[in-house]
Amino acid sequence: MINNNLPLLDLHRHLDGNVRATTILELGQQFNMPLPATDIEGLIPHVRVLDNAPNLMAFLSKLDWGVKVLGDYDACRRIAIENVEDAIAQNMDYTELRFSPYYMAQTHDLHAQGVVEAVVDGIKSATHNTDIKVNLIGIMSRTFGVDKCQYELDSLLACKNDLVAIDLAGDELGYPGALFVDHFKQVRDAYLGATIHAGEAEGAISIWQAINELGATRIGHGVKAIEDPKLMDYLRDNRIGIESCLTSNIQTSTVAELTTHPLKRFLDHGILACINTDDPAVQGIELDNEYAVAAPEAGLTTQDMEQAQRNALEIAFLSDSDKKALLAKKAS
Ligand SMILES: O=c1[nH]cnc2c1ncn2[C@@H]1O[C@H](CO)[C@@H](O)[C@H]1O
Ligand SMILES: [Zn+2]
Repeated sequence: MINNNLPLLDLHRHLDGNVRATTILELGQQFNMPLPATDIEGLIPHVRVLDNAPNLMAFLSKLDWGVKVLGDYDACRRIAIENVEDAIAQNMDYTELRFSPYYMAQTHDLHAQGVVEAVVDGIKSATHNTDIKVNLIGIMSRTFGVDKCQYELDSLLACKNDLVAIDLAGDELGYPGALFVDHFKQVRDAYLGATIHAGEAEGAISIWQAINELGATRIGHGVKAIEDPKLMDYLRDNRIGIESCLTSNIQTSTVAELTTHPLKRFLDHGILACINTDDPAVQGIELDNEYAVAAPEAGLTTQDMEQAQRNALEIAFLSDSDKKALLAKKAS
């Protein structure tokens, strides 16, 4: 259950993993793209995880149509705007939306930097005169390899004032973090934060690497930390946040069942873990479901969920004064 006296945050939410099926259909028509179906019913199985995927990469393939239909910069702007609308519909006070500009640019040969600018513009116009605060996290999609990630990073760093952090996502097993040490040096030199998908497909060693070699202060998923007691202590003692995504972890077959998900144990250990969605449209869930259904199934009590809400605020890429303002807004 969500405590309405505390700010509601979603810190791990892929903007390009949250393209509405209706928008995919419309954009497909607009750009004369042959889609696998001409109506929503037919399209859904291609863009949503209906049965759990056998592994991460099978899950991620369901995101592809959402970016294949991005035929111009306006389409990128549109999905950014719709992402803000979706977050507002969930009554969020603050969210960090992440996106991979090369992934979005690839199909129609757009310039990655143009995509970043379109997303930034969409977020600014959609949040204007609203109650929600949104920050952006740039993603390097490791699946495309080291050089493409550098190209992607260049496009993001060109707009660094409109971003709060950089993430590394995609094929964790095929492209280990060790390949991206130089990229994250540039991220730190640009004074951007670093949150990294780690310990999802690969083990605890990948989380250690993200912290020690890439400078991550937050970890996306981090499921495998549970296998390493020293790492559990380290995460707690160094206030490294864990962005948990409960339903996602089931759908990627990272965790077999919610009842065995480690989030409850992270919280009991005093780790700054929180509740997030990941790729809502692809997953067919929203943040309210994660609090109302998934978290209780994972054994979280009402107090645990409150703690998760507080942890999200604590680890958010926000200034202390912004955090205080969010708290005050809800308390009043
Ligand atoms: O759960 C996840 N684990 C790893 N990578 C992910 C996940 N969800 C999305 N992406 C990746 O993020 C980029 C788009 O924002 C893409 O690279 C997509 O594959
Ligand atoms: Zn993710």
